[in-house]
Amino acid sequence: MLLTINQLTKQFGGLSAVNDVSAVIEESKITAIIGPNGAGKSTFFNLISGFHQPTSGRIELSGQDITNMRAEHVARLGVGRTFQTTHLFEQATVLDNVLIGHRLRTKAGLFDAIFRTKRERDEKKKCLDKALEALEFVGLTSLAYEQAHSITQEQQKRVAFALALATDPKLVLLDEPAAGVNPDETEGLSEVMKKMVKRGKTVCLIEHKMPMVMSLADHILVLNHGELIANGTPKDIQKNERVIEAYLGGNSNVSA
Ligand SMILES: Nc1ncnc2c1ncn2[C@@H]1O[C@H](COP(=O)(O)OP(=O)(O)OP(=O)(O)O)[C@@H](O)[C@H]1O
Repeated sequence: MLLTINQLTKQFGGLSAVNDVSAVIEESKITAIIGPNGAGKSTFFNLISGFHQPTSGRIELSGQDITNMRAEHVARLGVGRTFQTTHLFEQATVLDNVLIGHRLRTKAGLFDAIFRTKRERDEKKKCLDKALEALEFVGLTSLAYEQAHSITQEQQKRVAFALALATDPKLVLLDEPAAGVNPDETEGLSEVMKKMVKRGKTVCLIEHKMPMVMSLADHILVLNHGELIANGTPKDIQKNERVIEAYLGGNSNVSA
């Protein structure tokens, strides 16, 4: 297992946003996390990626305990992520946005930057190569020198993917990668996620778009009120009574 989660709980005051969740994320697979609004999906991501510390429970990445590690440390161990909204520097180019993201994750410090040490120059070159490689991977090479404000929502999602890939993660967490894009574009983004898996990555996404989830995911985890209420293949999930009930209660639709 790439990620093993054991009895994970996060309380905010009296509210259990994630409540006693145990699950695994298998290597080289696409796992989707679904559930009605407020189910605890983003909190779950924040716990895995070290942005929140759990109240109790344990998280292991390839057998290593990462439970109380900070986000930078978890990122260095191979977990990349995107957020529900991508804030780009609008007046900068697409390439510069990716470069800035890469630079924030690399080692050269202020001393190196001021004195332009060899390490700084080497890292700069490495960052440029990595950024161009990431842009090519997500299909944005032709837009590298466009201003970020001029690209579409779908292209912004691709930039977010490129940023998440910056640290060469083993596990990529994508928070609503297809929110706000049309069905054709959703298809294109699904292709990029499949390509990530082909290149040896493990993908875990939170998504509300059921047709996309059902056709893309190998495995689905369903959260409701912080609890894991179902866990299985898309087929299992679509006929699961508790899932149908949770979605009907929220006026959402779980069928593809
Ligand atoms: N930092 C926080 N402080 C207090 N309560 C929080 C915090 N973050 C989340 N919550 C609460 O925890 C619960 C789960 O929220 P979370 O954002 O994880 O759900 P979600 O499934 O991602 O929802 P959505 O699909 O709407 O994004 C909600 O009731 C939310 O109000």
